[in-house]
Amino acid sequence: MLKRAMFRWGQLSSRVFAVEFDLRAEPLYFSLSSNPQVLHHAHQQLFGDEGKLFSLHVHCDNRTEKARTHAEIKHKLSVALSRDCDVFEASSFTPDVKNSVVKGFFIRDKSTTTLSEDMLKTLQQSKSVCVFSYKREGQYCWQELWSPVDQVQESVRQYITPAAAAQHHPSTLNIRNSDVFYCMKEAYEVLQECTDIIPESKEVLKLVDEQLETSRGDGFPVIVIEGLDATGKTTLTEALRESLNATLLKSPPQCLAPFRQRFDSEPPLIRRAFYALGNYITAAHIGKESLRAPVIVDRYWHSTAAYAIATAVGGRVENLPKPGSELYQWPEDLLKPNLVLLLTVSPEERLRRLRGRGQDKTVEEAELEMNQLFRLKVEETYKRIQNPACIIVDASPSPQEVLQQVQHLIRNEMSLVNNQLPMRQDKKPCNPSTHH
Ligand SMILES: Nc1ncnc2c1ncn2[C@@H]1O[C@H](COP(=O)(O)OP(=O)(O)O)[C@@H](O)[C@H]1O
Ligand SMILES: Nc1ccn([C@@H]2O[C@H](COP(=O)(O)OP(=O)(O)O)[C@@H](O)[C@H]2O)c(=O)n1
Repeated sequence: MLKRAMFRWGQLSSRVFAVEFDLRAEPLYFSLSSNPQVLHHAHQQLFGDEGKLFSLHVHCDNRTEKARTHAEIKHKLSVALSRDCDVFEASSFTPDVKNSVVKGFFIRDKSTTTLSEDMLKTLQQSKSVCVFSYKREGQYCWQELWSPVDQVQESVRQYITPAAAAQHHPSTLNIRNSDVFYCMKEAYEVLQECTDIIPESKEVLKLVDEQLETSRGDGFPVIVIEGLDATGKTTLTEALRESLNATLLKSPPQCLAPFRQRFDSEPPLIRRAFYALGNYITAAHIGKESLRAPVIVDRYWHSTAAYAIATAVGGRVENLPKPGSELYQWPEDLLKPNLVLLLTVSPEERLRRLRGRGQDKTVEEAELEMNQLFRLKVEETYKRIQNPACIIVDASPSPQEVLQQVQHLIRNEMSLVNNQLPMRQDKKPCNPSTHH
């Protein structure tokens, strides 16, 4: 088991490491070789500097258990290690091979204490954690299996070798079915796998089972409003409900509200599966309600995918999956809306609105506020999602002006579907299937 874990992480020369050394720059790429290699200038920063260096990763066949252990370690490292230690997210992967990523961390300990060793010793007691240390000699650096007691290791020296930048950022390789789900079955299975550790999963799955019927015939238009928090979605969707005499729905649906906090504290695999299932429940509600009236939806699959991708992809906007990637494709089995509008405001205006509202922010939203990079990635991902793509709406004018602008847009777009837009007094159904 341990040997397999070692090979997965780095004993194979075909594998490459990416260390998120500086989130605003390219990751640091290197591979391992049995021959000594002179350290590249860029790699000197990580390996050539003073301090002790370790890497660790979780190896475990059960994906939900692995995801939880990884998240637990991440939390422990961030809480317990002093400011003399740098912790970098790292991954080992085979370039451009999907699902080849093994996630881990690099720890650079510049302190004179044994804090990181003590911590690693505790972590290593778990069968599923594998730790390597890095040694320097002149201009060379090598990796070997770490042991707190200096016992003879089976591990051979693997020298650090500079590697070329990967064409696809490694964090994009494992997105499918780990961060974003493209059919209900895949998300459903994740929750099925964690019913023992998260009893709430059973209740969520039961709610999904009760809503399986998602198909809809000819109905009224379905319009989704998307955007970052505080861009004005609630304000606009309420106003549209009034003016179109529409039904207002949201994803995740109200019935999942009691479980949201629980799943928000879980690692991405489980958390994203929860939100993915929320969309299918909302889809079922849309199917029913759109037979009676136009439907406005506050957040739907664009949000689920955009937040998941932007969180999964470390660092810069350039690291996102390239435009046109299959990762931006709408799930085959999820009801499609007729129109998706993306509300955008400047970062300054958004902050002003957030402060004005004075509400508690979710951790993710607090991160958004601090993290301009993340905000840019969410917005860019929204814009790259295809079939249906979203139409961008400048939401900085007054609420009344935004409403008028959107009403105008809806009228124009919907007339492409059917000359009759069912407005307040005119509820003739249009045929959504002709739109796609
Ligand atoms: N067009 C607008 N101009 C100025 N303030 C707005 C506008 N739309 C919404 N707001 C205010 O901004 C804050 C966030 O709006 P809200 O509709 O709750 O956003 P969201 O639902 O996207 O989080 C609220 O205080 C709201 O009153
Ligand atoms: N359809 C949805 C809606 C929200 N989400 C998640 O929920 C978060 C946004 O929820 P929120 O409560 O801040 O949104 P608002 O209700 O404030 O607009 C994002 O971080 C997404 O991760 C999702 O994944 N899919």
